Amino acid sequence: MGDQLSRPLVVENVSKSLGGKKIIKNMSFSVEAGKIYGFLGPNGSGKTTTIRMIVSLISMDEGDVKIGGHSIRTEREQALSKIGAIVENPDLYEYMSGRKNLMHFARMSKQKISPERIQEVINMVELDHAIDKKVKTYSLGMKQRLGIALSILHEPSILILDEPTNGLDPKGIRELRSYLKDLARNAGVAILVSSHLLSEIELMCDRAIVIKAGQVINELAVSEQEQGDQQEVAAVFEVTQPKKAEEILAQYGTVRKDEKNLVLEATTIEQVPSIVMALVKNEIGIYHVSYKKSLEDTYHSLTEKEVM
Ligand SMILES: Nc1ncnc2c1ncn2[C@@H]1O[C@H](COP(=O)(O)OP(=O)(O)OP(=O)(O)O)[C@@H](O)[C@H]1O
Repeated sequence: MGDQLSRPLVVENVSKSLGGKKIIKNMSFSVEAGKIYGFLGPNGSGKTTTIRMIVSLISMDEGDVKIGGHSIRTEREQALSKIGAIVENPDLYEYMSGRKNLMHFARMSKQKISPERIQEVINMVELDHAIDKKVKTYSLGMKQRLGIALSILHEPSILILDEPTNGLDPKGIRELRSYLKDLARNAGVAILVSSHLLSEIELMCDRAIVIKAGQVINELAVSEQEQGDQQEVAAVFEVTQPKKAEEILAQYGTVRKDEKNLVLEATTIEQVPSIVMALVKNEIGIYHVSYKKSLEDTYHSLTEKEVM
């Protein structure tokens, strides 16, 4: 049970074919309570299809999704009671106030939602100043906050947002992060945010699940708080004897060639001085060492191949 509470969403070996083509291939990942996850992948990599299966809008061919420990296949209602999601644009009543929209959704909900809970979500998404104004007067960012307020009314343990930053500027994205962060930290909600833009995920998330062609290819820390002293980087070495250097670097992790440089994937900055020492001891000269953030490196290596 402990694991189910700390991992409110678990995706297990999910596969799906559409139009005779396998779109999602044995996909597995899980998210931890209180953290914001980016679900990052190029256009067409399968983010929306995966999310649609998680929220039970479409069926899966194989595998399962557990929400709060409940299977979406066999305990659909219990599982869905723990999810909040905005997959398409939320249906807001433009001519009603934000509060009236919330009250309407509360009445429609299968769970009982108290007036206190309505006020609580208004405060969470920082809409108190405008909640009695008509929704048609709201900015895009405010509408989006109201959409999030609606989707968390029933106190879900996981909130899923499909491309929530569409149309938002960097300031709007940072603001979105700020209240998603409060929601994650204060209410312990796990949040999964899909995007095809690395920059958005970097601004918003603690961790990223990177997908390509319907498969998870990496899961890693994004925010500095998450990384702490162990910031994961790819270290780029320009050296005098690349062949010999490659053998030495290989003792520390996966090495890849990038033109005349050697790239050591997934190392930490703390580890680099001892690696430099090992190279020098083996009489290898070093022209230059630099770092790339692991996420940037992972994502660029896959989108470059994809796009070109
Ligand atoms: N109903 C369908 N029939 C056939 N193929 C489909 C169908 N729906 C989606 N696909 C294909 O599945 C793949 C994944 O689509 P999906 O929308 O899940 O990707 P995505 O990562 O969300 O991309 P985007 O960021 O462009 O929305 C694409 O190649 C798409 O063309």
